[in-house]
Amino acid sequence: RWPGHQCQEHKVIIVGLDNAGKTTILYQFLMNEVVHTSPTIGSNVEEIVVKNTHFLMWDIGGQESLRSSWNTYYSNTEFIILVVDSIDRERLAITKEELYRMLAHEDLRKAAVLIFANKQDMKGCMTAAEISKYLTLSSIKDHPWHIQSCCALTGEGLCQGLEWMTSRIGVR
Ligand SMILES: Nc1nc2c(ncn2[C@@H]2O[C@H](COP(=O)(O)OP(=O)(O)OP(=O)(O)O)[C@@H](O)[C@H]2O)c(=O)[nH]1
Ligand SMILES: [Mg+2]
Repeated sequence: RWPGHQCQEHKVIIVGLDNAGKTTILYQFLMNEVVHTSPTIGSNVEEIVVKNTHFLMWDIGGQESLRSSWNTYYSNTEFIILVVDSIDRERLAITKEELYRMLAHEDLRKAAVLIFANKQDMKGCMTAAEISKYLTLSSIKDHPWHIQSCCALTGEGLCQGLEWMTSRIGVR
């Protein structure tokens, strides 16, 4: 209908460890409300439209046994949303491993990465700057990336993340 990329659907995968808040974020995007979630087995997929930009977002279960099948979702992915539970210091090392495994994957070589430092409402949580430093984001030169702090329960920070994504479209 429209020339150019306006009506194109941009594929997004939402990844991160179990309990990070991925499904909560997906449904905040879709409905602007907090839905009751249970651990995702497999995936949820929804179309999210932001100012004429259509994203097809795949929210993938993050439990350990499910992580080995994340790669079945990678083909044609334009954006990776990596959700981090900012209170979960113990498992940030595992998130880091998963991040660099993804960035090395052939099917994701053109993907841009948005990192959500989620659960900023929790007392004593890590800041986006701390997470950025721990994940050594500044060393990532072969993928565009952006980190955004957020709280999926209130929706704070989520729009800014989406805005960064829409700003990337057409850059490549
Ligand atoms: N305090 C707080 N809790 C949150 C936030 N975001 C999500 N949660 C809670 O964290 C729990 C896990 O959220 P989910 O969205 O189901 O997590 P998930 O990443 O989809 O987990 P898997 O499907 O198992 O991979 C739920 O109890 C959410 O209500 C947040 O920003 N702050
Ligand atoms: Mg989930």
